[in-house]
Amino acid sequence: MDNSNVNDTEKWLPQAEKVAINATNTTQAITETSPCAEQTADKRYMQRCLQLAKCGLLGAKPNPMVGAVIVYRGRIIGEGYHAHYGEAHAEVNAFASVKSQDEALLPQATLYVSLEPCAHHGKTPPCADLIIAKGVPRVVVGCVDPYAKVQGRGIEKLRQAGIEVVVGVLEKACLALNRPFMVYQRHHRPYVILKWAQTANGFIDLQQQALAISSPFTQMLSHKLRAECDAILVGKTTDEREHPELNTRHWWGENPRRLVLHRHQPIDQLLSKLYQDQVQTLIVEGGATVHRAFIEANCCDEIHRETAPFTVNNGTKAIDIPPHFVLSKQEIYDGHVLEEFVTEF
Ligand SMILES: NC(=O)C1=CN([C@@H]2O[C@H](COP(=O)(O)OP(=O)(O)OC[C@H]3O[C@@H](n4cnc5c(N)ncnc54)[C@H](OP(=O)(O)O)[C@@H]3O)[C@@H](O)[C@H]2O)C=CC1
Ligand SMILES: Nc1c(N[C@@H]2O[C@H](COP(=O)(O)O)[C@@H](O)[C@H]2O)[nH]c(=O)[nH]c1=O
Ligand SMILES: [Zn+2]
Repeated sequence: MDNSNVNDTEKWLPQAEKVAINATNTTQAITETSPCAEQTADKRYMQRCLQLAKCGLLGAKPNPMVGAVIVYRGRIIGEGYHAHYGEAHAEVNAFASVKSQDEALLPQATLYVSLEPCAHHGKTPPCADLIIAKGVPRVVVGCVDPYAKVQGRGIEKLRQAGIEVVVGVLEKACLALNRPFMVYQRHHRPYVILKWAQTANGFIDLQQQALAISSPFTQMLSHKLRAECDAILVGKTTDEREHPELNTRHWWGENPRRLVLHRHQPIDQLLSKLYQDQVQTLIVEGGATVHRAFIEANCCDEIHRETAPFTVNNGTKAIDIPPHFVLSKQEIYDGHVLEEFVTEF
């Protein structure tokens, strides 16, 4: 990174670290701060990794979003993120961004990365090997990679090479950043989002007939969500009554794969099949019977509920939000309340 950043960086350092850096004015500044200050610095740079990782939102999928930062004495000398599936990982891009005059600092620098460095030959060579080759003595990892070919092997490889590895800084945030990837890798099933729109008194249709509950704007948002999912599913009754298109016509991006539950099929069997088909995210738009089936199978990770500002006399009742879900987001557009609920990770 640009040397002119040094003073800016110091402006937002906590007072204790500023004192440490100014007082020592040597290459040991970071290591001579108290363990507490070092922990604060670790969190701050991990926060930066998370910011960078999010730049991969559109391109990284189905890979996780990952960010990496290289720090020498309180100065960021390299940054990178995983921008495109099949291309360079965050660590590779971070090393590539280091200026030639800063290369010599790597043997005294710390590498921060939001996900454990890979140890396998995938579409690119192992990042753990690159880190070892660059001579970085300290690596701070946000969370372990649950991918079967990694699962701690990257951390082990670095430690075997004599590198100090700290694991679990801002761990919850690092895991939450890639919830679909984590569930897909850990549980060998897609990440499941239940989604519906209901009236103010909790009905999803009008006397068992389809009802337009969303506004044009909230419908557009629901098509955006569809575009972020690999597959979309409705129950047999919904399909027969509505012949839904289940596409992304009010947004852009690819249509998800369209699925209808036509006959009673155990949810876990369906999800195993979808895992084999590399479906990482599944949106289940209803109806209530199918929503209930996913909850009962304990296969639901997120719920999106829209509540309109009007009531109807009768219809199919929406399911209740199960007690182990917590509200993670709420927005209101023209009186329509959009809520997102997630399970504890
Ligand atoms: N406002 C909204 O967001 C939405 C509203 N809707 C509305 O909801 C209504 C339909 O909801 P609902 O009556 O609950 O029906 P569903 O659409 O949930 O379909 C239920 C049927 O799916 C079949 N099915 C297949 N596999 C399974 C399984 N593993 N578990 C349970 N059922 C399975 C069953 O058919 P069988 O018994 O024959 O095996 C079951 O009766 C419609 O009027 C529709 O318009 C629907 C989606 C969203
Ligand atoms: N009526 C209703 C929803 N209904 C859901 O959307 C499906 C119709 O999709 P499409 O044919 O692509 O428009 C329908 O089968 C049901 O799953 N969704 C909502 O967000 N808001 C609404 O008001
Ligand atoms: Zn890698």
